[in-house]
Amino acid sequence: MTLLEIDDVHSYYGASHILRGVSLEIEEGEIVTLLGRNGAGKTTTVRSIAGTEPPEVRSGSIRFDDTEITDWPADDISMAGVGVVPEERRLFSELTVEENLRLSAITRSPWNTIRRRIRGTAGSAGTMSLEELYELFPVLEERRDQESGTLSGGEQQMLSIARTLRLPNIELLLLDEPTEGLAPQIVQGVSESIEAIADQGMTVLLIEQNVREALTLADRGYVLDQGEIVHEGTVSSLEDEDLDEYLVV
Ligand SMILES: Nc1ncnc2c1ncn2[C@@H]1O[C@H](COP(=O)(O)OP(=O)(O)OP(=O)(O)O)[C@@H](O)[C@H]1O
Repeated sequence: MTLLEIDDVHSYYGASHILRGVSLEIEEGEIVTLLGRNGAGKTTTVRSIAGTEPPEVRSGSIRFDDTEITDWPADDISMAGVGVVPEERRLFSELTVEENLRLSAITRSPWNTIRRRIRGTAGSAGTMSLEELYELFPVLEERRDQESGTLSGGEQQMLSIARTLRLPNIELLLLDEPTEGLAPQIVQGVSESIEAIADQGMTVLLIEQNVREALTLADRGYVLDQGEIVHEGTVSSLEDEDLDEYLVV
């Protein structure tokens, strides 16, 4: 079943025409990568889908789970099952790892409910429970009482992904350059976590500049350049074709 279907989307920031007819599809259970250099429009694509800091979508359609979500507010899109891990990690740096995880599952509740739940045990309505997440990210369990601002870059990225999975009913995870700025030995750990999440049935759109990271994980990929899809195909086609001018290899 097709989970996400983007058809001929044109997005604008003011007068700037950023996405110029982007179409892509993601089947349930796939890991699909969207590759492209700086400024190609990758983050704009994520924002167009998720409705976070959204550009204006002036034509085209975005369907998730057979429902038209073009121009829906971000909260509604999230409620429908789209989780975003943005490029800049958004953590409460003075709260511990576990407090960040507890908060995430309940941030959409009214304040009095949030207060009650923080005082109680866990807000446990997330896509994954704390226990499931600690199994996927053992390092987060080891550091559960540490302030998140003192975690390493890779650990913060894992926490950022884990927080998104504490939102309810996430079916599609949009990961915007999750390995950016991380040391190579740490990249591997983050990649393994993404793979483990996908193994549990999550559908993933993985935004990357670096081809090597994407190819180890993805089933299929698209290449974006100046707001247009210039190539789509299997992972091996991404390796075979001469796409160097569009990619960081
Ligand atoms: N809020 C905004 N207002 C105006 N222009 C914007 C805005 N956000 C992005 N742009 C422009 O849209 C274009 C695409 O940016 P986008 O962030 O989508 O690229 P990207 O492929 O994600 O790049 P990177 O890999 O550097 O994150 C760029 O030229 C950028 O300057």
